[in-house]
Amino acid sequence: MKKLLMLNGPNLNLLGERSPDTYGSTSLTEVENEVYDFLRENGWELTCRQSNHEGELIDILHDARKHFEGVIFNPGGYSHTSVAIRDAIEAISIPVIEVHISNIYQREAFRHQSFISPVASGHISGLGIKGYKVAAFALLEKLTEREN
Ligand SMILES: O=C1C[C@@](O)(C(=O)O)C[C@@H](O)[C@@H]1O
Repeated sequence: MKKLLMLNGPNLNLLGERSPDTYGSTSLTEVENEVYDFLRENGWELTCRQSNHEGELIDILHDARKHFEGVIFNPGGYSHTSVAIRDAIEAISIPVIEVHISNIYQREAFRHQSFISPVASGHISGLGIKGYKVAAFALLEKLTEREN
């Protein structure tokens, strides 16, 4: 079975509790289960990881190239600061779709720049937690197209 990775960065382990007006009240586990079920129905497998540590996220991304066809990635606050995560994405050959639950362009100016977007295959922002499922759908389409 083909596999995707869903990776969440700092503070996203608190999804559901943290600023619910901005990020909603659904927990990360619930979001992961929803994406898992969607992919399963389509014959794909999903592995989910979360880390609050920049270096660990980089290690996970490096390792992902050996085990997964693509990555759904919410880099959280590192989106706006991390050249190292940007370089890790550029270094791996698999497609990475960047997801933000909130619309980062409607928020503080420091969130308007993402270091990740220029190296991501796609960018989703402001669709709420549905963004993860949209990213999963887009990766399925992209990776299936590639086979045909
Ligand atoms: O942690 C997060 C979550 C976020 O990536 C989002 O999903 O909307 C947006 C980031 O600016 C913020 O630091």
